[in-house]
Amino acid sequence: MTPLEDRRAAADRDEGPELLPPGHRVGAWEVVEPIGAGGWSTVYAARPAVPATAGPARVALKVMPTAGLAPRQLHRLVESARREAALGRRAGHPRLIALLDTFTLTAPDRPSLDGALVLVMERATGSLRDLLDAAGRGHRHDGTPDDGAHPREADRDADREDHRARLAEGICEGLAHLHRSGWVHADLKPENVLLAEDGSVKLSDFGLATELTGTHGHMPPMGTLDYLPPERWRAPLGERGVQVRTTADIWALGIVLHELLGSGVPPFPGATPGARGAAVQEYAAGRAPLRLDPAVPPFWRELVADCLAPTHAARAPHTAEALLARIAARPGARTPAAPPRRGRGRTRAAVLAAALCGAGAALCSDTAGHGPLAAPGAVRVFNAERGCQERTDRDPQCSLGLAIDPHRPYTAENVVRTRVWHGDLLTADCQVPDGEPIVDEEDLSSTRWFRVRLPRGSGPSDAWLPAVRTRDRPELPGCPRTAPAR
Ligand SMILES: Nc1ncnc2c1ncn2[C@@H]1O[C@H](COP(=O)(O)OP(=O)(O)OP(=O)(O)O)[C@@H](O)[C@H]1O
Repeated sequence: MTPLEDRRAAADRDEGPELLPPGHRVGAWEVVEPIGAGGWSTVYAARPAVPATAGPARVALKVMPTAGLAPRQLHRLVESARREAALGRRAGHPRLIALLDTFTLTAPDRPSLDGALVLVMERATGSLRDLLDAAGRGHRHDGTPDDGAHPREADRDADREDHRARLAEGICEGLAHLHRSGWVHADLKPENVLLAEDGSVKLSDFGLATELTGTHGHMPPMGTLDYLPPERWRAPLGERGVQVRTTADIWALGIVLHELLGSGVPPFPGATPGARGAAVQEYAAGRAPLRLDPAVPPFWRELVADCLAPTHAARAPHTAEALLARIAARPGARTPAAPPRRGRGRTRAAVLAAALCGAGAALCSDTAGHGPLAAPGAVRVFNAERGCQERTDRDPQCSLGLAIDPHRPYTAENVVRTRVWHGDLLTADCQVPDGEPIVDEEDLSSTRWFRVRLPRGSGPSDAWLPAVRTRDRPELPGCPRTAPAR
């Protein structure tokens, strides 16, 4: 059973969070169907709830239910969403799945999903795991011709290798960018290597991604056993978790490339992840040689062997950058890595703006400053600080500020005098998708802001509420680009 089939079966037995039905509205998006499941999440294909001319027509929603979790599990989940959002904010790149928005699901009629964390991501068509599984079943699902277009078997194999080499190069490109940006992915595996519509690679799932301080960072003692480097099996668990360095990703890369460029088998034998882990230890202790799949072509065998050097120190010279240069200069490279047909030239900001512009739907063109305004939308103020949610005394410490200009830093100079509190109902008339990024106390982040009306006689007639300060997502047009607070 696939993880998604498991999830469906559990939901049918009422033993897990229910699945959202097609057509269900989640923020500005409408669910199309579930497409995957992880340990803590269900991933859905979704499209804009209101058809838009701008922005992505297809996204993926990663929905992470929080209901019924023990405090420690909840802490882990929030931590994982925090890591995904932090990386999404700081390290955008065409080889990484773009994170477009994060918010909390309000679904009072579905208690198992009410309060779930939602990540809105660009949507891929499948994963490297799907490709390897399909190849293992004897299908050619990797985009290479399989139907006589190449009469010679040798040509077909060369095409297959060339295609897979380009995937390998894409994975390495993504890793090199992450490492340059000071991050370790820490959970690289075929499930987390997604494939875009144009066939390009997109690394995903940054729930364990760790920002480095100097040469290493700390992460929860988690990960996928088959991809853990030998040193992780003995790593001491400190207060901040276990230590992780970029060479952990290089080890995982070695395992992934071995599966991708050989016949799909892992390099360390064993019937279970534990047994394979024991084989890793034997090898790292020098008691067993590295036995690579003979199906892995010579150039890749050498590269995989370098990635699988037994110690951090021996792996350190083989940085993602250095491996990428070797791959690009590989003998017999028939064509340079093809740039993705779409999207490469778009900045993250543009993708983000386009995506969120989609939420403004038909009136999105209004961001240019023209066109009618939609009917006003109600937004209820949300203060993520639990202590403030209970209070009704409008304690100044629990008040929230509204900005004068959503495109300027959200500091005291940029805040109107009127304050708002958790539960206040405001009227918004338009939104901007690309203002200052705001992170709330639960580390949810968004660059979206709503323009809200202020009471008469209190100074300016409107101000700006960061989208993280409400759980509502009214269908509003984009505000004119230079809309000042009036
Ligand atoms: N942006 C996306 N576009 C298309 N499919 C996706 C996307 N993100 C995830 N998926 C699919 O959903 C599946 C579940 O993803 P998720 O990140 O929730 O968990 P996982 O990485 O498989 O497992 P875990 O994180 O629990 O180890 C993935 O294996 C992938 O097939």
